[in-house]
Amino acid sequence: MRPRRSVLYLPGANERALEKARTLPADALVLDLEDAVAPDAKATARDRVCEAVASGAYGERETAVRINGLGSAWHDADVRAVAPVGPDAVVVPKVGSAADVHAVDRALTDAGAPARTAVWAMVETPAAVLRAEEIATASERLTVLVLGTNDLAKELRAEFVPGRAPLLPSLSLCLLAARAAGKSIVDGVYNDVRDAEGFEAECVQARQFGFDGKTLVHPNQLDVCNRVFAPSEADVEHARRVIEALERAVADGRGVVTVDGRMVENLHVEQARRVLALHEAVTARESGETGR
Ligand SMILES: CC(C)(COP(=O)(O)OP(=O)(O)OC[C@H]1O[C@@H](n2cnc3c(N)ncnc32)[C@H](O)[C@@H]1OP(=O)(O)O)[C@@H](O)C(=O)NCCC(=O)NCCSC(=O)C[C@H](O)C(=O)O
Ligand SMILES: [Mg+2]
Repeated sequence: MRPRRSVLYLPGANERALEKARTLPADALVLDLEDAVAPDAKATARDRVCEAVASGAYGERETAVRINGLGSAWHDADVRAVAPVGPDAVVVPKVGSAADVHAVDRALTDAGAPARTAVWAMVETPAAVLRAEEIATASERLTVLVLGTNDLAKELRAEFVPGRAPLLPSLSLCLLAARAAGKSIVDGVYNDVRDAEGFEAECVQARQFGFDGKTLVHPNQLDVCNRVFAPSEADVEHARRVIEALERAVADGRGVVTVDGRMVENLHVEQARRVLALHEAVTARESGETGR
């Protein structure tokens, strides 16, 4: 299991951010060539990002590059430059349909991307939300849906409010699509980098919905995000008790039991095993075993 609790964007033209990310406790990095890079800096950013990925400087952090969108002036050159470098993933902004995913998949293959380079599709337009299922199932290469809640709110003409009521139908549709297709899904960014309380509340909401993690814009969002999306000690202890209780029940010829007064069946054991697997993956990563 690969934890994707924290997925930090950094502007591809920002040398300091590219350097700093080598030591930050992010599960994944997205080196951005799209909206965080001014048109005049696109070529420089592309060179810097390709060099940074090729250097292997980010260790076990999953390293992705967000290219410019299909139809933009920079898309083809981004694909040609990024594909042979073989990042863990290429993030495609403003995907509109399965045909867009197919086009990027083909272009990456033609440009020499290794099979292990995944496609992460950004869902950030109303059309994409309505086609989330076809996008999520479009290709084997596609492994993650990434919410782009800034663009989505802009297109919906929605306001950002605590609790995100205007966005909840879209978040739900994307989650349904990702889970039905067996793919990962990470939530959008929280723009107010000084609002720690609001940020934590949004992380908790995303975890409760079922997101694997959240995209981030600032290093000061990492610790909270990693904590919220990791199983707590209580979660781990409860998971162990659930597994043990059902094993004992099955040995006694029963398929159902209670733990702390709540019914536990085999499906709860599956959930508990997932909690333990995520806990082990997070522990391995945080213990430095994975190169941090
Ligand atoms: C948001 C920022 C512009 C804030 O920048 P700044 O005020 O300069 O930050 P600080 O001075 O507090 O920075 C402190 C140190 O941390 C480093 N830093 C800052 N941000 C990052 C980062 N993202 N990755 C790595 N390192 C970072 C600074 O260099 C400072 O280091 P030091 O010199 O050691 O003190 C800025 O945080 C930023 O640019 N964030 C990323 C913005 C971005 O990538 N945006 C595009 C993706 S979001 C998006 O598009 C979402 C989606 O498409 C949608 O539609 O929703
Ligand atoms: Mg966007």
